[in-house]
Amino acid sequence: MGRSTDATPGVRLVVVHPDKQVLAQAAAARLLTRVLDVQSVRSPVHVVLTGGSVGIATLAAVAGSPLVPAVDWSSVHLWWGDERFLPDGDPDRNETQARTALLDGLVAEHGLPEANVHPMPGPTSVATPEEGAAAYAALLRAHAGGQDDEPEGLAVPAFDVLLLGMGPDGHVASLFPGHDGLAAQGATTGVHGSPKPPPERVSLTFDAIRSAREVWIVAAGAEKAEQVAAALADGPVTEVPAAGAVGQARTLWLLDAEAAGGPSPR
Ligand SMILES: O=C(O)[C@H](O)[C@@H](O)[C@H](O)[C@H](O)COP(=O)(O)O
Repeated sequence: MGRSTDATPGVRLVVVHPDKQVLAQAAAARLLTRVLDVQSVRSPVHVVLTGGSVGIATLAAVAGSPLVPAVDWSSVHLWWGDERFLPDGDPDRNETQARTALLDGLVAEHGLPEANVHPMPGPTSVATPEEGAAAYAALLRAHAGGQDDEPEGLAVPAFDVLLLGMGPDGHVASLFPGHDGLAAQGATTGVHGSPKPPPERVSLTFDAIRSAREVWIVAAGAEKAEQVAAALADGPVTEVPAAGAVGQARTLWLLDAEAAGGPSPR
């Protein structure tokens, strides 16, 4: 059980777990519960996945949960917050890692339609990150239109949960400090010159991220502590992009003790 701090009541919640493994297990339990809760009132459910070690560990923990069969996966749509511009099947694609950790099993055994899995395009199907971004924006547009609280002027589905990892530099999705992508318009952007390899990527924009009902940032490790603190102090988004990742109804920071900058609460 983690320590909770209601930093901004009803808007931002910070939860600290003892270590990365417990964080991933708890994030998985929350995610399954959130999907079940949403499914009890509406359908479909839209979830945005993230790469990164905590994000993928969370998906692996979902795969190991006894609650997996409780979800009606036929009405869950899975999207990505960003993708490395690499060929289909590349082990460094966020999609490939998510499929291995969870999605292949959901499709094979739990009724998740392959058509509900929406990876960001890479060089297998498009020539440039910009083309990939445009194609993904079109796909998002095609799935928008069903919910009352969808963002005006931004043609994306109302994301029920949008998961993000955070880099030690404070980046979220592929929105890096000081980069042009921070100011990109529309739902998606092509990214060049990423400081973290590979240099080319496709990412959701801040507008798309901020349109989500709930944004959950998962982060572990002492190397994240400084930027976690800066983001929670509402530092400038140009320097701490994570500070700009805010959900419409709730922003949830799911941290391990090291990322929270303190000793384990256990
Ligand atoms: O596209 C990427 O390179 C990753 O998705 C990246 O954005 C990751 O989510 C964060 O750097 C957090 O990663 P860790 O959880 O491994 O620290």
